[in-house]
Amino acid sequence: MRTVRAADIAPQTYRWSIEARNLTVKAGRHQAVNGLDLSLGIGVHGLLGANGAGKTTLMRCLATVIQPAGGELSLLGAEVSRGSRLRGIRRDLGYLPQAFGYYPRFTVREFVEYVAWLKETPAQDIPGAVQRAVERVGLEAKADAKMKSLSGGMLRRAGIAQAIVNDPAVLLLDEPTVGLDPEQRLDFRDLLRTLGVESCLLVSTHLVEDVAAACTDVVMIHEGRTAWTGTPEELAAAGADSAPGDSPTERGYATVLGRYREQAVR
Ligand SMILES: Nc1ncnc2c1ncn2[C@@H]1O[C@H](COP(=O)(O)OP(=O)(O)OP(=O)(O)O)[C@@H](O)[C@H]1O
Repeated sequence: MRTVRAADIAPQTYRWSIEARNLTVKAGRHQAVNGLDLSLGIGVHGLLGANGAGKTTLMRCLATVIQPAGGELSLLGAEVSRGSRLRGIRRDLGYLPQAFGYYPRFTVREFVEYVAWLKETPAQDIPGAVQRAVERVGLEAKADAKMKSLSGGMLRRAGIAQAIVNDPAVLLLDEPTVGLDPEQRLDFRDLLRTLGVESCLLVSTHLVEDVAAACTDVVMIHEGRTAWTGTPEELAAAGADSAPGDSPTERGYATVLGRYREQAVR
């Protein structure tokens, strides 16, 4: 059962769970996020963009793994900047990186428990929180299997379990459906919709159909800037008949991105 924390019943003093203004973030020496504006509240937000658009770099910055190089960023009303105290924010964040590390000899349960401990979940709540997270990703039968014995899709599900174990107010999932079989992807979309009722979810994906099925809105980025925002329905409606793609949403993606690129070179 979920524990009610002080933060849950405190009055919310911020408008957006994630708010960025003119945000810049470096990946190595490269300015991968380049003056980006973003205002995200409760809901499931799909983050789309071509390879190299800056999605992972943005996710890493929002997860407080790397600091902004410039601009403004607020998470749950707290400003994130050089030297800011991030411990309180991190307690309310969940993050599934594209590639995540783990001890191969840990069982799934130990791995998720470890993250719950890192997130400062009270000790007496950890077993219940872990069991719930593992069940939500459909991995209960493998809860006591070693991480090194899992298939790629199961590993991804364990990664999702660790990201949600603390019932985060902001959940960042970088390509969560990679490796999931079709049945699991459908279950995962249901999970996203459930989580998005109370939390702010940002889901980066190349699978435009996942966005159409599970997201309340879409943020498209290109070369580190916001190229388009709207609902999945608006994205589908934007598609030109001649655009490449097998579905209205895929054609919408190609059309919107193509238009933005044309404008950017003018
Ligand atoms: N360590 C690094 N050093 C230099 N450039 C980097 C580094 N990491 C990423 N980049 C560059 O930053 C840009 C954004 O990369 P990022 O991984 O954020 O994109 P992405 O949208 O997540 O791409 P993909 O869809 O391929 O995962 C790319 O041009 C990439 O080459």
